Amino acid sequence: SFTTKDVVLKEDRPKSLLLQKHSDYLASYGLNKDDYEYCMTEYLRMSGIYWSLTAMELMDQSSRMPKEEIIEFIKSCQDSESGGISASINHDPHMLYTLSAVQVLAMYDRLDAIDVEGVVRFVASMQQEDGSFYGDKWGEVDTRFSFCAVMCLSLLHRMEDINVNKAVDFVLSCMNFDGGFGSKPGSESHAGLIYCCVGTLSICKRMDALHADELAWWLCERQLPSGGLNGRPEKLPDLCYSWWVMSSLSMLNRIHWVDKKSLEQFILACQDAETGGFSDRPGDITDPFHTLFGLAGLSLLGNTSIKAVNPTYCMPQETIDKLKLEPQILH
Ligand SMILES: COc1ccc(S(=O)(=O)N2Cc3cc(-c4ccc(C=O)o4)ccc3N(Cc3cncn3C)C[C@H]2Cc2ccc(O)cc2)cc1
Ligand SMILES: [Zn+2]
Repeated sequence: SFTTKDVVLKEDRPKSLLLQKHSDYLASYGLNKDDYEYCMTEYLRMSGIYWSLTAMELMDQSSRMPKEEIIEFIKSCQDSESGGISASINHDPHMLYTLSAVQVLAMYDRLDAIDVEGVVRFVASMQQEDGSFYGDKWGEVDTRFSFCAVMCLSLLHRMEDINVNKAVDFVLSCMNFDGGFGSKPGSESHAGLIYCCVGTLSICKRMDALHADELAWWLCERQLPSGGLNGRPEKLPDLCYSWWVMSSLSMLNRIHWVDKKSLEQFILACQDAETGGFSDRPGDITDPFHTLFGLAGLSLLGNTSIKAVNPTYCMPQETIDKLKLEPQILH
């Protein structure tokens, strides 16, 4: 007999949304600078701030975040020479953290706090002849960095500073026969990278090039009997994959292809009623990363106690509206 990897939801799992617990969890995360996990995640601190702030915004609790301290931290992480932004002070600038910083400042409407020309110069300097993007000066190519580049520049209304057609051509060169995408041409389809590639095409308004039905079919096949979604065939379900798959299906206008009720039960089961926050699977340790994607996923499923999230940017819809951005959604 074969065993389909899946989890079993326990009867005593959380069945309602514990908003106050999550707000308290994120408000206190990082207050204790000696906390083990806090110290161990210094290398992704800028992204951690984006995940925490966006989650708080979606719960309408962002007033509990230390706004001025965050803005000062971001200013101190911009590298004057390259223009790029690092995860923490004195770390190397990288596309991942440059994007996270721009997303945070866009939500705070404080893009004036950094050298925008420097950011544009850094992002444009990462584009290669084939249209692909490096993550940093060490030269790793990944479709994740194409998504960082176009999302970051679209938030700054500076898309004309890169070669958009070549950026799209590179992403399309990563499309597989299953309609999905990997990190580079020929790489295996993976839900997280499909989200990055579909998001890139959504921002560049080039979703016409997608094989929408094949791709949506591969995505909804990620759902398991537990209701949870995995990132690739034969893998265990994981809450963050719920976001990558659902946001991609939302951009493809095919979110109705998943079983919303059982997926909502899985997401609610990933909450921790003691500590607050969401984890990757029921019973695991919670973190700000999965807490954002749990809340954003419930928002996409129509939970109105959470503010509307934009599936392409994973930011509050009201921020995208204020910036007058119109990422493409298939009809
Ligand atoms: C705990 O082990 C990891 C492994 C990879 C990473 S990662 O930075 O490469 N990354 C994001 C990520 C973050 C966390 C986390 C813990 C505490 C905080 C504070 O904000 O954030 C946890 C996991 C995680 N992963 C790994 C992962 C997710 N689900 C299962 N796993 C093993 C994703 C990983 C890749 C990534 C995805 C999206 C993104 O925007 C950036 C990076 C981080 C911790
Ligand atoms: Zn995960």
